[in-house]
Amino acid sequence: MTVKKIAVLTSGGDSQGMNAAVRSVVRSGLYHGLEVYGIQRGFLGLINDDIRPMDLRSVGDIIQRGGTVLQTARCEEFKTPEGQQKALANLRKHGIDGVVVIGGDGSYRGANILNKLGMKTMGLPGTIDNDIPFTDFTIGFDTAVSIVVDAVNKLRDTMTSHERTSVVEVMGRHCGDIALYAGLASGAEAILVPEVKFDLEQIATRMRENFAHGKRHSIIVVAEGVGKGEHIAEEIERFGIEPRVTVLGHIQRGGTPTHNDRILASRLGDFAVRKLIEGESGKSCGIINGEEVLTDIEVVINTKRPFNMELYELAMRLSQ
Ligand SMILES: Nc1ncnc2c1ncn2[C@@H]1O[C@H](COP(=O)(O)OP(=O)(O)O)[C@@H](O)[C@H]1O
Ligand SMILES: O=P(O)(O)OC[C@H]1O[C@](O)(COP(=O)(O)O)[C@@H](O)[C@@H]1O
Ligand SMILES: [Mg+2]
Repeated sequence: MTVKKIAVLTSGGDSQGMNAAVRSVVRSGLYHGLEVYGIQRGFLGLINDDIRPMDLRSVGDIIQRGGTVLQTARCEEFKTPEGQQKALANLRKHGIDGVVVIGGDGSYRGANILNKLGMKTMGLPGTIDNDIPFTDFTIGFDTAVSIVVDAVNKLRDTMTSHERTSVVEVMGRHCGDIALYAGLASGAEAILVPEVKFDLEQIATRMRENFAHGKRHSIIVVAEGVGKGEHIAEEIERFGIEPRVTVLGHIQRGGTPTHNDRILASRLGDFAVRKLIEGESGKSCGIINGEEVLTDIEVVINTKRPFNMELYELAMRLSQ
């Protein structure tokens, strides 16, 4: 049986491009003759019945905005069977027969539960972390990386003037992708990620040699999954480097999405709707090598995203 009334929610940490994804789900659903609802504040809104009909105009003027007009939440109650039953009852009350969950790995676990409870559910990877496998990129990652690269450009100016080392702490929870991509794109001398072992003494020695051979700055990008930038700076000081620390924090999660994120979000939102109409459920929508790819959410949440060692080694070779 195909769906007639679908709902969309955004959950977990917000990410740039979530609005473009919501717009795509809503307008694609309406285009195909469905009724479309918006759920406010993720799974919390499902439990609290914060659900409203969406029309073409309700998603106007948002493609270029960061954040999410549907707002988001981290909702502990949805992890309990009672919370899940409340959520399901509210969906049934509105006659909703399909849900699109836009969020990260945690939200995917919630989507998996909705699917198991008999609700047709699709997952869209919306997180700056890029920690969801079976898609080349998650919605928001490209923008977050651009923000980090822009920040490192600025830091590099002042580090060069003073011949200093900068430690830049970036987000990514347990995933080093923001550090890796931003590190490569900004020419960082060291990229510390949870996926690769590192030796701070070796790094400090290389930096001292670099300075001795005429380099005028050093950039160390640290993924938060490795530890606090402040702590890395304290450790490295023991080896004769005196770095300055910058924690980029939530700056990385705001601002206008890049065209890459807007296009990814627009494609994935439309893909999710088409697949729901075809009767699919419990699937994650991704884009791999330019092609739409559907994967069981169950498989996605039980697979660790592979780390791109080739890019890491390239970054290290080029930052001599
Ligand atoms: N194991 C789980 N079972 C049910 N719901 C979950 C589970 N894990 C996470 N969620 C829901 O997804 C929300 C977002 O997860 P979180 O990990 O905070 O962010 P993200 O989806 O961005 O990774 C949680 O607050 C909770 O409501
Ligand atoms: O929003 P909070 O609670 O400050 O959490 C910060 C975390 O959220 C993120 O920005 C995004 O992670 P999620 O997509 O898993 O929510 C992480 O990079 C970071 O560790
Ligand atoms: Mg997450």
